[in-house]
Amino acid sequence: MSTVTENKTARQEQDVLSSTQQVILDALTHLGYGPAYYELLKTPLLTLTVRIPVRMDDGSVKVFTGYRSQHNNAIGPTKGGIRFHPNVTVEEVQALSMWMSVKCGVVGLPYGGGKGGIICDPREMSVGELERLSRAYVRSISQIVGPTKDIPAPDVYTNSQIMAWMMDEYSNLREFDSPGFITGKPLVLGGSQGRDTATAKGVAICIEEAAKRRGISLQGAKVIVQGFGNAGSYLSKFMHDAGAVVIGISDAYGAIYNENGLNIEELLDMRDSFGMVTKNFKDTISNKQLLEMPCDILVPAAIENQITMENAHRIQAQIVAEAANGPTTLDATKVLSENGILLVPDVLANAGGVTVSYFEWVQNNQGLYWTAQEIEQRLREVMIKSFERVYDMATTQDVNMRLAAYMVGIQSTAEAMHYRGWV
Ligand SMILES: NC(=O)C1=CN([C@@H]2O[C@H](COP(=O)(O)OP(=O)(O)OC[C@H]3O[C@@H](n4cnc5c(N)ncnc54)[C@H](O)[C@@H]3O)[C@@H](O)[C@H]2O)C=CC1
Ligand SMILES: O=C(O)CCC(=O)C(=O)O
Repeated sequence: MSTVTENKTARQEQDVLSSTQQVILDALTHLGYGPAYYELLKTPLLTLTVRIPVRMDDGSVKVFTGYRSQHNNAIGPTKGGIRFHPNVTVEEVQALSMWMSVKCGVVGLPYGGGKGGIICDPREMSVGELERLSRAYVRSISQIVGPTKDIPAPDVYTNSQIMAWMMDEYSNLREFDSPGFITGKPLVLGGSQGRDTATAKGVAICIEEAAKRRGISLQGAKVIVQGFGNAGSYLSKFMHDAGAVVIGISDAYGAIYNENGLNIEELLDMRDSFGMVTKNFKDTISNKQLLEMPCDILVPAAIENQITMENAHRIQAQIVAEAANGPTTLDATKVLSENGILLVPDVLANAGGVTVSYFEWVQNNQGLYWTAQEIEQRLREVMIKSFERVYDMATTQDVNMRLAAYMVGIQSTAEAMHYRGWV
């Protein structure tokens, strides 16, 4: 049941991959790395496509297509989430794995980038069907993943229950308990304190830093958030708790807006496990309209290609913080920068998720677990330092924040490839 706003054209998909290649090339060129580096980094080292037969509740067998992409493992094992969505494509998963390499570099984690996806609509599947699909996917990709090879995590329309099934299936295959195979697990199975809120917490910390640079007080600042799932809903709460006024939110089916502020606590109670909330309201507006409403801080927290050349000129925010991966096209990034909008790019803004996933993996490996306060303190230190590195790079090199983040993020991978003798 995909909606008009969820439909993506093949052209847009190609653009996601080719624009990622373009910004990686620009970053390497600015840093002085030669063509051999780009040759190795322009596409993932490994992309696996799997066909997954699943017995459905009505007795029929449905064959799903899934992917796992590993961009580069010069620094260490690859890491990145698994997306369940009807519009997943191989190019999208590849681009997402490339963004993970850059993201891990921005926050200084010992990982390369990976990502997985299955073409399916979990909103139309039963719990039993979802469990069988999740377990079958792990069996299909088991040869290329593992706690020291490639470590998955949640992404769009996947959650801690799905991570638990996947961890159980992998442990059964390997015949020993393997909590470090996957992150984003329930606490009782070796999950980390704070992983559920980590992506949003990281975005909130970046917004605090960006607001300071722009002299904006969060007290009373008007915020619009597109997407009300893991990233968007917790971010709305953190903004509300910081004294900001959340005036608009949306899900895949529409948006709600009130210039005097929405009741975030009530909306959090209303949303379902897929981040759906607008079905409870009669007076909705479109996602497109929501993005163009005046506000201080705009947070796209849903899917790719939402701010494009079509609407970039009409964005009225002072800060755009990309909680989602790839919500702004490369051309639109330039328009926002030229219009004086401070863009906090995805590979920085949403890196809190993978940072706490790293903490989860470290805790699984050492068998000693940290408190929520310890996790938050560590996350805060990482995010503030990373924001400063990217902001300083943008200022000293006179480049936009996306290019600056790619320069910071790709450098460690390039260096690691050099020391390994790959280039
Ligand atoms: N969950 C995580 O830890 C991380 C998530 N992200 C990124 O954040 C974004 C959101 O992910 P999650 O919150 O985890 O997903 P989720 O599955 O929890 O929620 C997705 C939300 O987006 C909405 N949505 C889907 N299509 C939409 C559209 N066309 N317009 C408006 N809303 C739409 C859904 O209705 C739902 O509210 C994705 O780009 C994801 O890659 C990035 C880093 C980590
Ligand atoms: O938590 C992780 O390992 C990865 C999260 C993710 O997929 C992302 O940052 O896009």
